[in-house]
Amino acid sequence: MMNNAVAVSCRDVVVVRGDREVLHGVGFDLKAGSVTGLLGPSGCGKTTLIRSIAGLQAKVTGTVQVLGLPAGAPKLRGRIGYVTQEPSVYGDLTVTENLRFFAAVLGVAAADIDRVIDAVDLRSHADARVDRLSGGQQSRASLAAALLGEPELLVLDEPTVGLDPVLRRDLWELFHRLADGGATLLVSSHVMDEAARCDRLLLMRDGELLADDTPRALLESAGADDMEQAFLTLIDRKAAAR
Ligand SMILES: Nc1ncnc2c1ncn2[C@@H]1O[C@H](COP(=O)(O)OP(=O)(O)OP(=O)(O)O)[C@@H](O)[C@H]1O
Repeated sequence: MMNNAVAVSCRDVVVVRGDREVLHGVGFDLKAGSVTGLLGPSGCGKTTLIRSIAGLQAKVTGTVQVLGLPAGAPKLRGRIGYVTQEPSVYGDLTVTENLRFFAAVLGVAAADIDRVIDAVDLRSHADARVDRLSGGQQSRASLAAALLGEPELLVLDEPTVGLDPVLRRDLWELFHRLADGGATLLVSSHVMDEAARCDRLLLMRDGELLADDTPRALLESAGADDMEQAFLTLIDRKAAAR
């Protein structure tokens, strides 16, 4: 359900980590009800950008507006779901116990727990301790926690790493169902073949945006058959323009 409302708006975003500038003036909008892929090689700044949107990153300058408020505004709590690369659930609790805990913290009705367990396909492991789950199951448990309360914005840092192709497909279908229901999703990945599954793509390299377009338009403008090739073409063009 893509509409014209803007869920996230970034302008001239610069971030310093340690003594290095790692984002060098990034700008883009995320339309409400869309799935945007944030793609780029390891270390290019995807996590830093996601943390800036989630309001957790220090030393951010420029503008980061989220759901009409400055990133990090207290009123955004509960309206954003953020899944980090590390599992954010407790290993010594079961999946259901974790979700009960997070539902209580968020003030979400316990009835929502069943919905999110089914959404991430963990019904058969609902009563298993998280530290006895596989890596992919643990990341799905973290995703389930982020889905509690139906947040309007979901920022997901490499949610499909370590998942088999069937689960990856199922998760992308889930992302689109959530977007059809009005949620806005920003999903990072360094796997270029996930690009085709997104409504729009942000291609990053070395702390800069190389492109902000639909997958089809990106392939066409690069004259490429696949996203890997398109990415390389864009890098070459940028280098030639310097
Ligand atoms: N805590 C930190 N202190 C200083 N520099 C950091 C810190 N964390 C990350 N960086 C640097 O910031 C840059 C961007 O890192 P970031 O984690 O945002 O990249 P990424 O694209 O998410 O990488 P990956 O795909 O490997 O997760 C990197 O050069 C990294 O070395």
